[in-house]
Amino acid sequence: MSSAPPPPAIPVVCALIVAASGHVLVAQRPAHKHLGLKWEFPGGKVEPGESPAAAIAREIQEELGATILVGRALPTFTHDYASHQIEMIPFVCQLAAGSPAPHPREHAALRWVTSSEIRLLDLAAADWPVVNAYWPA
Ligand SMILES: Nc1nc2c([nH]c(=O)n2[C@@H]2O[C@H](COP(=O)(O)OP(=O)(O)OP(=O)(O)O)[C@@H](O)[C@H]2O)c(=O)[nH]1
Repeated sequence: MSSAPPPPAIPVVCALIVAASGHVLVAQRPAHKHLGLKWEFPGGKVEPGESPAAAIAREIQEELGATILVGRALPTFTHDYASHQIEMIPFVCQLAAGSPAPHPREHAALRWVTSSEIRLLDLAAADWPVVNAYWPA
């Protein structure tokens, strides 16, 4: 008997929103969600038929009430959590309008960080390759 193939990886977009100072915005997941209280880059799942660039602009508008300019893409990769696999699709972005404010259901807190500060945070496991791609060690 052969086992069923694993479900495909879930495409997830995330934004490294870079300020003029070079600080990057990170957000803390709420306690009740998968990876509760871990820090991550804001973003979320790509909806069917949506391009990754459109998905990240939508997610940031929904989660933070801000409009972004979507810039270059960083390398994509898959990450295996025990319960599911995600395809991470990171973009380097800038704020176009609005001041990011956390949506209470989406994030517990926001923080602007440097490359050394982000390495001290309890990040979601899938975010480390993103950190290392943007700020090579
Ligand atoms: N947004 C985001 N999700 C991440 C990151 N790193 C990471 O492992 N994930 C995982 O990717 C998946 C995306 O989930 P999400 O909860 O942010 O997405 P969403 O808002 O569209 O979904 P939902 O409406 O089902 O809650 C989760 O399994 C989450 O834990 C990251 O940096 N940003």
